[in-house]
Amino acid sequence: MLTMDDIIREGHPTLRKTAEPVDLPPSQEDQNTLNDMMQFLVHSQDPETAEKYSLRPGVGLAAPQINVSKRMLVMRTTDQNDEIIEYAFFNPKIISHSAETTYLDSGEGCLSVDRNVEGIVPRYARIKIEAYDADGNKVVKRLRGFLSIVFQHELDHLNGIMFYDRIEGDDPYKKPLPPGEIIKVNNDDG
Ligand SMILES: COc1ccccc1NC(=O)N[C@H](C(=O)N(CC(=O)NO)CC1CCCC1)C(C)(C)C
Ligand SMILES: [Zn+2]
Repeated sequence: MLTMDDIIREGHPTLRKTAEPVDLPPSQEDQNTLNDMMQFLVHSQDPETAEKYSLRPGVGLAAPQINVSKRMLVMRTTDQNDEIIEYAFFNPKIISHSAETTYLDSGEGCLSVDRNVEGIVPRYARIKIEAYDADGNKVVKRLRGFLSIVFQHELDHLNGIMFYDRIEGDDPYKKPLPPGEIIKVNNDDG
């Protein structure tokens, strides 16, 4: 089973690489990896197992975080009806998104980051995604809310992006402008 020891931490070069697409239909090895990743989330959400192995309560994991530079990610969380939602995807991508952005008031953390980083992490409020499920079947879904944020956080890991890369350095708590706001651009020739 995967434990925190299998999760690489910031500073490890794999976290800054762009992960390679997975050949489809997926190999048995890639299917096993995706399953191991989902089981990590299941274990991390079970109080006894999480305590026994000191697992942080995970809602998402991307393959580069276990030093597998492949375009695979898993998510496990509850939706607005408190139903458990599990997504295990190969080659996920955002095919369209809202202009509107959203963010977690409490900011974000990461299984690969052992420190608190303050600040707003702007994310698209609603996204339409395309991916291939554990059996290699194409899926198209629309995500919003926390699910949308988790997906975008995990997709960033496939592109070598950490959540704090998206925090505005000069003003970490700067709230993103709502769409349609006039943004003044100085195109002075200076
Ligand atoms: C069961 O646990 C919960 C229940 C209800 C709300 C939140 C959580 N848990 C989390 O947000 N967990 C975070 C998480 O798994 N991630 C995933 C990650 O690091 N992926 O690479 C960070 C989250 C920040 C925003 C989206 C994912 C950590 C970094 C705090 C472990
Ligand atoms: Zn992360």
